[in-house]
Amino acid sequence: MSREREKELAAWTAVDWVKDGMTIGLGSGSTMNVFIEKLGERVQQGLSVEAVSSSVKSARLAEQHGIRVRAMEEATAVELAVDGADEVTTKGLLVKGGGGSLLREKLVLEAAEKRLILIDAGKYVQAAGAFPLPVEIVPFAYRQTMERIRRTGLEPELRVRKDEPFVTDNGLWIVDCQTKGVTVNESLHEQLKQLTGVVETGIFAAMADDVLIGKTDKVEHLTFSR
Ligand SMILES: O=C(CO)[C@H](O)[C@H](O)COP(=O)(O)O
Repeated sequence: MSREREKELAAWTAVDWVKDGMTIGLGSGSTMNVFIEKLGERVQQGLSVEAVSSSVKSARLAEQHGIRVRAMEEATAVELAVDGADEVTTKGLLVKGGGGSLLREKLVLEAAEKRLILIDAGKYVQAAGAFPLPVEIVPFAYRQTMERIRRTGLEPELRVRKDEPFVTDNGLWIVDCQTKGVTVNESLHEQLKQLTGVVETGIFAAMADDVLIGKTDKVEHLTFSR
């Protein structure tokens, strides 16, 4: 079964978690695109929800599918945040940011009462590190910031699209870091956050309450305590 099909299965199952009257936090990425489209169908059928979004892209898609999107600052409560991930470890640590929306994704997940993460089976790992760790940095003095990151043992590479640095919704840049054996955990996150020029990392510790893993013939549900 393809990864796309596994993502689809997880996303379709997740839509059943959405109840009338909820404000839903929308993550970003291809899995979330499926979720948003499916949620839009439910809204067309009469489900009443509002959303806040972790990216301009997800907000646009949601609006195209008839889902009302509010500014994050206006939301008084986010009952359920749904998002994808690039890696989920057996201990519930997430690596995110493959789509470049990590900072807003973290803000939305942190604001939510319940956090549901959707992945395909290949992303469930014993330990994180195979996926290059995204780190959002300030463009100014980026070479010096990258050098500071390099001193932690990581190997950062500036994310480039169409020969230009990839620019996040926050006007910042992303470096993707080969982990080269460095353990990806909360203490690496804290170490990176102390570096001037680093705004956020793709390490999300204790931010998944529930994970739905799309598999060949079923969706596996894991629960983690914060
Ligand atoms: O963190 C993310 C974007 O910043 C995504 O959730 C992550 O990259 C997974 O994406 P996809 O569902 O396309 O595999």
